Amino acid sequence: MSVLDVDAVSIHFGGVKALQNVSLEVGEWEIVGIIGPNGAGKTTLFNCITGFYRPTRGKVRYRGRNVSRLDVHKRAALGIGRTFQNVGLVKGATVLENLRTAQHLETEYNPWFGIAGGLNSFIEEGRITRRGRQLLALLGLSDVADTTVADLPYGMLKRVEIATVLATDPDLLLLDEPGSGMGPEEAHGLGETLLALRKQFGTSIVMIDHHVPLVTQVSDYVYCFNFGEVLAEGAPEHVRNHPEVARAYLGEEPVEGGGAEADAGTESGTAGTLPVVREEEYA
Ligand SMILES: Nc1ncnc2c1ncn2[C@@H]1O[C@H](COP(=O)(O)OP(=O)(O)OP(=O)(O)O)[C@@H](O)[C@H]1O
Repeated sequence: MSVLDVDAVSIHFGGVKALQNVSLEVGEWEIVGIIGPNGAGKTTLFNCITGFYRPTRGKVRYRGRNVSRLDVHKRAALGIGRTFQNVGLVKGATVLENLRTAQHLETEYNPWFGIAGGLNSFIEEGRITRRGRQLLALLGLSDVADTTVADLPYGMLKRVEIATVLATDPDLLLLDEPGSGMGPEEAHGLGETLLALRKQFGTSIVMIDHHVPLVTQVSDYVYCFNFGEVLAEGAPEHVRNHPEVARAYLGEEPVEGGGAEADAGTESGTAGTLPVVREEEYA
């Protein structure tokens, strides 16, 4: 049984067909990459999977269960974890405090004991802090555990966000542009980290990113979206070399706003523009 099964999902916003009959599957332990130009429907797909949007048509199944009508928090409780394109962290808190807060969603002690300072809460708080520190070490973030989030560079924030979502023990991890704001070397390091996380936790991952080399490095299977439809799918090499993908996304001709520079943290652009790091720019 697949972990995630998106079955012929469509969603329209007025006249905008953000997704049209999109089907996608994620298997156990699989890393699935999603690429596509700005406005192709990638984040909308994440919003349909996590429950922020209700599809106009089609179904979302998680481990065989139809979750299409479940609220966001219920899907999260089932094990669907997600990071956001614009980092979703408490900026005034430290990195470790963010991880501790995420774990409080699943603490087992009675909150009244926490207020009264009971033994259970003391033990649980210790466990939460230890686990937070372990996750930070895995993500290479130990040195910034006590740094306020607002003081960190953007690329590092994306790593902190991944650590925070991992703290909730997701079974399926949806990463929205984890490599944005990163240079080629940093993005490659992130790829190594994602592969290590999959190995350690057995988490299935769906990752949207414009760094085609990063997507190729980590993904078992890749989908390319264009104008709300799946333009191509298959092994990373197959999709990368697909002529339609080259035309729609990689750009056969220079496109205004394209190249690594445009990818460095920008979210500007319209459908068809090219915010992508090409292979030769990726050490
Ligand atoms: N809530 C909404 N209301 C109206 N239109 C929306 C809404 N959400 C998404 N859209 C539209 O749906 C289309 C797909 O947007 P989406 O954000 O999914 O694209 P994307 O592939 O994630 O782009 P990017 O790479 O820039 O993040 C766009 O035309 C967008 O304007």
